[in-house]
Amino acid sequence: MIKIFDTTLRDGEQSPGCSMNLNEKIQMARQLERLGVDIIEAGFASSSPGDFKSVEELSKAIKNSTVASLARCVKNDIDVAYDAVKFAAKPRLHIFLATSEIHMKYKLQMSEEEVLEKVKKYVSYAKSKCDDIEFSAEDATRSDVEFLCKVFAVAIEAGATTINIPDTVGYITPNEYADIIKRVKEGTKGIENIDISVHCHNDLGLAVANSLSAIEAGATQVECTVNGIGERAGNTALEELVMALKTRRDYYKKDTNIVTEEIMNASNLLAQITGVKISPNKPIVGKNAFAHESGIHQHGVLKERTTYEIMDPKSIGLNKNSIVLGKHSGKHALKDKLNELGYEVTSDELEKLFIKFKELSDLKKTVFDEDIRAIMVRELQNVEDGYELVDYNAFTSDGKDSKTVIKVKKKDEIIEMVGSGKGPIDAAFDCMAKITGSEIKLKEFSIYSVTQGKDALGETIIKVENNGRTYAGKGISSDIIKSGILAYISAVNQFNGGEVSEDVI
Ligand SMILES: CC(=O)SCCNC(=O)CCNC(=O)[C@H](O)C(C)(C)COP(=O)(O)OP(=O)(O)OC[C@H]1O[C@@H](n2cnc3c(N)ncnc32)[C@H](O)[C@@H]1OP(=O)(O)O
Ligand SMILES: CC(C)C(=O)C(=O)O
Ligand SMILES: [Mg+2]
Repeated sequence: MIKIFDTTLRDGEQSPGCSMNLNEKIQMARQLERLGVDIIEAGFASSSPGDFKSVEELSKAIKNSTVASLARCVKNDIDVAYDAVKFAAKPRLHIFLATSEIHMKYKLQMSEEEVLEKVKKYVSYAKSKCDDIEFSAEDATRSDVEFLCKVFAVAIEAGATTINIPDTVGYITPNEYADIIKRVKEGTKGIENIDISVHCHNDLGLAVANSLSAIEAGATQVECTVNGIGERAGNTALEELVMALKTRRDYYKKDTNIVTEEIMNASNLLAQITGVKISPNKPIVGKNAFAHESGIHQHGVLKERTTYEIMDPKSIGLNKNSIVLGKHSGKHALKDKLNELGYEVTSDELEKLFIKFKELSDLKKTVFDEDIRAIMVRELQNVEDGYELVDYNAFTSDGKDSKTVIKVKKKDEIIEMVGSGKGPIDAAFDCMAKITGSEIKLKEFSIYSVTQGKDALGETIIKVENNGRTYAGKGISSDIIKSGILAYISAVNQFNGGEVSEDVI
């Protein structure tokens, strides 16, 4: 069994912009407990009164997971950390001191002897207060391994029950890390019943790979954070590590206590609390991690999910994968989407719709359900009988009402009208209302750019109400007045498909 030590609330909070207040930390800690993490590092209690309060309150709130506070080899840090975690059902003190030459020389200005002495003194002091002691050799992966073994032996002798070998600056590679762990296991006196922990940073994008390699070499605890947040490039992402172990159980043969179905909840909650968005291609929890856009993949997944999915989305708490329609999609996916939206189509109809779908997907990054409905309305529900834009002219100048002249075709009839309003789109809608003679209430109106650059295509989305029902209309054009008129027509054609208003006749 691999213990999962979550440091989202300590190292994770060291990410710029990821500070959390007390309530947010408690909410997150409760979710971490539901997720089944073995240890929650709640903070660095002596670093500020706010951190002390969070560690203290969290210790009172959490019942199943161990609650840890970080502390330097400083008496006051240890006293304050213990005062905060002493309320926990299972408290832990996490003491650290750097062991690399570079940190000892420039940062701590201590000799190896002084470091050994401090470790002995402060781990013993921590042990006099708390049974569960973790000792971390900061910057372990850039430390001399023989010295590292001596430091760990002293920490174990002084009462440490977990020793941590952090890759503080994300420098090590997987094989080298495995080698350090093996050498520490072989060369440290008293290490037999001690948990060996690893704590990786992602500066070279190797945090998860290094943690997995460490497990193969004998590590029994992995330190990680939800969504991989943490100092600089972040820490080992909990969801990636846990799902790698679960998905490749055949290879690693190790389990964790993580309730993987709670992963999405944890990830979403953290993103919501910190305001830090998850990139779409982030493994496991990114929006695209279980999305399929290309026709060949979609066809495979629709026939048998495992053709292109190595994990079941349900296993991380996602309802299902997503088939995203776009320019690379094929007919199988389009048919599946039509069925999902409640349309049964013949193969002839599908062929016809597919042509329209490809035309649209060349214009749009993503084809949404509403786009498919709009294609259906036009192509299959006899909206050839609806209004079709023939021409338009807009006259607008500052401070005066605008006028828009619209010419439409309905069946074989050409209708032309003038409308006026505050701006050319308002005037166009006035004109279309005259043409259709419908009692239409405009409820929503928005314009988006669907492509980039000076000649960007604008998409107008409107919602109109007619006889108590709401209809959505969309139009796309590089001219926003035209996209507005097309949106209006597409909405109107849904309830007025065919009938020319009597006023117009
Ligand atoms: C790798 C890691 O993630 S370690 C954890 C990093 N997290 C943090 O630093 C967040 C919280 N930190 C803080 O709020 C502050 O740094 C505090 C309150 C802890 C200390 O603040 P200050 O007293 O102003 O010290 P400052 O941060 O400027 O410098 C760090 C001091 O700790 C010393 N120090 C660093 N690590 C250790 C250690 N493990 N044990 C003992 N002393 C240490 C440094 O030598 C330096 O000492 P000096 O002030 O005598 O020169
Ligand atoms: C305090 C230690 C474990 C740490 O965060 C690191 O070395 O990266
Ligand atoms: Mg760290």
